[in-house]
Amino acid sequence: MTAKLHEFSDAAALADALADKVATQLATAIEERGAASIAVSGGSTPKRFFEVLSASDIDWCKVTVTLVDERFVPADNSRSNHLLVATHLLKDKAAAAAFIPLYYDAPSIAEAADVATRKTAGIGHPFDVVILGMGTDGHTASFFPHGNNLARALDLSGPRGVLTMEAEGAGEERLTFSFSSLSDARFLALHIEGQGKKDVLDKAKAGTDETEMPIRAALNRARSPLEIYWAP
Ligand SMILES: O=C1O[C@H](COP(=O)(O)O)[C@@H](O)[C@H](O)[C@H]1O
Repeated sequence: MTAKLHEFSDAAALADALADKVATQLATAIEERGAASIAVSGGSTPKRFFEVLSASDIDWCKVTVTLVDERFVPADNSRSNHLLVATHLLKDKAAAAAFIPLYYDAPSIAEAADVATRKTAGIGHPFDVVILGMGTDGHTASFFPHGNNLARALDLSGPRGVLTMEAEGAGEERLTFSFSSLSDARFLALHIEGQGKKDVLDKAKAGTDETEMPIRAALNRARSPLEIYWAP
């Protein structure tokens, strides 16, 4: 599948356009199937997009929100993606949405991943919307360069669900949806901002080694076309 680049003059214009597109996708899903699902990324980039989306006038009580990935930390930890989404997305009109976290207070991260897989299985598939981010190391979701579970996570013939990931650049241990869970979303987007990330994207496009830059899997072999939203 090919990737399409949508460029915007600034981050505010990008947030407005992406929120508008996502709201339309969710509204269409509700109209056609009675419910909608969205998996979003954490990090610093999505805050403005979340704020705009939270005010969208759609039937949020029919929307289920989850995360593409999470750190193995509870929701009151400042690095939790759940906390980010609770603070910037699950408010205003979007406060009516259901949220399914990936972190669970289990004896091990492997058991937490199993619980997350079970809890999220009811969302149905494919996701209506998946919004990926990208780190400057070329990771997306928690598909980190040289991650201990990367081959399994990126295997498109592998099962849907949540996996564990450890990598030098990841900080905490991670929970991540598998690539097979994310790559066939009805709307699959990559949201990145800044010239630095554009340079990383261009480097990723110029090579093929997914172990070095896992974002290449999303660029080159996602089941759905990847829509890249970028602003300087
Ligand atoms: O670790 C993470 O980082 C990426 C990118 O974050 P950003 O701060 O550079 O926007 C994010 O997509 C991912 O969900 C998150 O866990």
